[in-house]
Amino acid sequence: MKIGFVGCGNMATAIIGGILEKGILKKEDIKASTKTENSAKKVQETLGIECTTDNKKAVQDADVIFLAVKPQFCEEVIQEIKSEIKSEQVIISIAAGKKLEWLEAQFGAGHKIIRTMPNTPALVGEGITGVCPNKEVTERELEDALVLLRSFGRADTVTEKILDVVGAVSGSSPAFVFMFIEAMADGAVAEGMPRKQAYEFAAQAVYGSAKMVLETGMHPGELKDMVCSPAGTTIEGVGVLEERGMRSAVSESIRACVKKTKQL
Ligand SMILES: NC(=O)C1=CN([C@@H]2O[C@H](COP(=O)(O)OP(=O)(O)OC[C@H]3O[C@@H](n4cnc5c(N)ncnc54)[C@H](OP(=O)(O)O)[C@@H]3O)[C@@H](O)[C@H]2O)C=CC1
Ligand SMILES: O=C(O)[C@@H]1CCC=N1
Repeated sequence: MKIGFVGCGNMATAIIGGILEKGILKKEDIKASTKTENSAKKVQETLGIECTTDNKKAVQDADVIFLAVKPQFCEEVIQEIKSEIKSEQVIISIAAGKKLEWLEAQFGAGHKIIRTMPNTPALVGEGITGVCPNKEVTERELEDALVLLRSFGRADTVTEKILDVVGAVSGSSPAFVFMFIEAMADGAVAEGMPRKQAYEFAAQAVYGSAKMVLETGMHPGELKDMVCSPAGTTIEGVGVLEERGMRSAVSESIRACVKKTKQL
């Protein structure tokens, strides 16, 4: 399989890094394009793949094409490449908010398009991707796409409406989790822990907690209660988080992401 990436910024770099790390494709099987020479050079240096500023070159021989530019640049990029795209090529869009109907209208009728929403933990093989194909994509092609997307984490089909929610709950949320880790480490540093060690302890606690949710199937509230000893230390911290509105801040931030996605 040969893959072409149109746009190779943070998200595409994470996907390519994850695919190469898993070894399912060779560097020669992946091509990419960026807007500027500087970025193309950086991609070549960091990922060791061919990267050009010629978008057509990135898509010409590809079986699968990733549309990986920001939503506001999708239209101009599609107009540039659409004459090169053949109906047997599978187009995977990772652009937030760009609906299948819109993508179909841009590429023209008869193209196989899969709208997806990945996240940057793909870089370490721990991503999760929401997937929604159009009617031109066969079951076999969808299965092949899922195998590719699962090479850098989990992937599952969702309805197109839910894809916008995926964008928030797993696409954007790594940013919130990084803020949470940074804030916990700041607290630990304030209490005397060396910063590097604080990041390691905070990050491992988040990693292990996430694993418990995924692997035990227990309710997050029950897992929280298991940490809170009666008259203990944790319930004091829980009280502060409740007082400062952590739950509503987090859930409202997810809703703000979905709201913005609908405007893209
Ligand atoms: N970042 C994330 O966590 C996630 C992002 N996404 C989606 O991924 C897409 C990319 O986001 P992200 O990687 O964060 O953005 P970046 O800004 O990091 O990357 C954008 C890339 O697009 C390139 N580009 C811009 N204009 C053109 C053009 N005309 N032709 C070719 N390449 C072009 C840029 O090149 P140059 O550097 O030269 O300007 C850059 O390589 C977005 O649609 C976003 O919604 C989805 C899920 C998660
Ligand atoms: O911030 C963004 O727009 C992209 C989409 C999901 C995560 N990052």
